[in-house]
Amino acid sequence: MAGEPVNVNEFEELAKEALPKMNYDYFSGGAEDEYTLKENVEAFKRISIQPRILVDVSKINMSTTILGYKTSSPIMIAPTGLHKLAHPAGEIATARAAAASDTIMALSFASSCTLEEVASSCNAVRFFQLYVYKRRDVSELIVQRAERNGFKAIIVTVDAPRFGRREADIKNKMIIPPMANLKGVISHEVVSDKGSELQAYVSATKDASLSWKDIAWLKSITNLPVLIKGVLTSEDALKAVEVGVSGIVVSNHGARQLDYSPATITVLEEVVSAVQGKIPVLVDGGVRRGTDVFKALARGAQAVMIGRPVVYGLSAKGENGVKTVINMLKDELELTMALAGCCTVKDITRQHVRTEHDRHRCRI
Ligand SMILES: Cc1cc2nc3c(=O)[nH]c(=O)nc-3n(C[C@H](O)[C@H](O)[C@H](O)COP(=O)(O)O)c2cc1C
Ligand SMILES: CC(C)CC(=O)C(=O)O
Repeated sequence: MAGEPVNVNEFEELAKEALPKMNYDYFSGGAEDEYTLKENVEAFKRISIQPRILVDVSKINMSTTILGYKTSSPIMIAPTGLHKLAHPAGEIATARAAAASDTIMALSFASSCTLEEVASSCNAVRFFQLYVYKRRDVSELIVQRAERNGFKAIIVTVDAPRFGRREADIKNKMIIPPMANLKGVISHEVVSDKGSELQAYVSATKDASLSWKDIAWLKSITNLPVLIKGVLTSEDALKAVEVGVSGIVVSNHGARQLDYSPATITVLEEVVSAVQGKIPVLVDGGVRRGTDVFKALARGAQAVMIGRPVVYGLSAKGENGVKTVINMLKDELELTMALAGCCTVKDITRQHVRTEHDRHRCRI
């Protein structure tokens, strides 16, 4: 690519140039036809922003609080696994970039650096993402380590009872890279010599029997707030409130699990209305511009999480790349707020965006 990237999409090109094909395909790929992968991004484009004029926007304040933690903007780092496939410094570089930009980071259960290494290398506010294994004792041990090491919340991912079918990984015979938190705890045996070894490993270890009643178990093994990641319907949002979780992440796992599940921005609002402000609602999937962050906030999200762009920044330029990606999104959000007439995140309302459904209603 000629010159320096000017937006986060351009980091994808740089990542593709920098990485071996197997690694790039793992990061960029989605499930099956990758319909939802495209829709996550496209659905944002179908929402327009309705600016307000003649508002004094000489000072813009993007700061907010998430679960009581102050942060510079409503943008968080989503949990993504295996950062050493992107850069040798792995999640340590990502976490340092999060700290430098005063951004909350969610660390993946499947990280390449241990949670202890990440905790000791930076003072960012960190949440920990959990997968529940058949060996519940493994998950319990890791939750305890996260709690001891200053992580502030557990985000349990519930959209992956089995691993999605990622065809690029199957073709590449994706390997099982070391998952540092599991070293000495459970072995990484190769359980298949066909297709994606990672898929075979994950399917063999994850507990597909995990269900609503197990949230009580999870709450009983930690003092940390528990958030549930992977909610896409109002029915499940209501159940999440009922079982007493502290927050919801509207997510389809970056379209890597169930293809033809809805683009997250299209279902955010039904989840927000079901929850009625009782717990915070976060959203991820396809956020590539500050305008996307603005649209998600207007439709009721408290914050967004960013997956692939962070990994692309890390692949292209290590810690600095992640910092640049976060800062680009923050700068774009700040400009969007100014041009839309919103000085603080609280000023961003439903009336600042118009969906296709709204436009249709206006016509009839
Ligand atoms: C390479 C990659 C690895 C991921 N690993 C995890 C993971 O370990 N745990 C998890 O809950 N979600 C994981 N996700 C999903 C992200 O947390 C997030 O939901 C998704 O990336 C958001 O979409 P975006 O990539 O379009 O921003 C992963 C996503 C990607 C792209
Ligand atoms: C290593 C994997 C289990 C991480 C993941 O959730 C993903 O690739 O989507």
